[in-house]
Amino acid sequence: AACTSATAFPARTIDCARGPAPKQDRSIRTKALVLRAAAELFAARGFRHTSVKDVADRVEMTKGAVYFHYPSKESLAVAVVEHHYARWPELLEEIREEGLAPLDTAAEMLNRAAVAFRDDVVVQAGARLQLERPEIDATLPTPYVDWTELLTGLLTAARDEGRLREGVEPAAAARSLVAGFFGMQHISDVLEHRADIVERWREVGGLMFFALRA
Ligand SMILES: CCC[C@@H]1OCC(CO)=C1C(=O)O
Repeated sequence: AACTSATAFPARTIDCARGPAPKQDRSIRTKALVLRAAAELFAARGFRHTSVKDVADRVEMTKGAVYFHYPSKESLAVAVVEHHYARWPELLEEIREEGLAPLDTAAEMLNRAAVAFRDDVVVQAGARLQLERPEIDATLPTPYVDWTELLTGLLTAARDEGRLREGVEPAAAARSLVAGFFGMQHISDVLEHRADIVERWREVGGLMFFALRA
């Protein structure tokens, strides 16, 4: 019987008996493989020293096949950075299910972000590409602002519950957390390729949340 796949975008009618149209799903899978290969190369070598040919070779495709999915190296960089930022709302949804108090939700978000910066090559590549913005002729998402907004919301909720230290202003505290995390992950990356980022965040984040809690 024909039915509409609830997970596909754009929604399409597929024959549930036969399953999704293999061609489209193959294309989605190929696009994801190309993106991951680009992230691995951008994270390791940076934007300038990565070519579309390098990406194509890594997934054993022709340059033309890569260009079918991503028309330029810049569009690959934009996609990697967009996928970097897409991680955080997903993470917030996961953590919200734990029903933690707002300040603990904020702390857990950043603790899990530290793990993602250590383990997730798309997150690592997005961070490196943001540093290389001046060399990338494309409109990349503005860095830091989404985290600042997310943390401001959580710290405002904490203040309204009387769980934020007296006199702490939520937006200013959110900017401080973002600055602290950004600097910490950069130092860990430069000195240890982020191998010690979880321990370093335990130090920096531990002190900051000690200062923030009522
Ligand atoms: C959570 C701190 C901010 C975060 O750290 C690295 C980085 C990459 O640009 C970030 C961002 O743009 O939000």
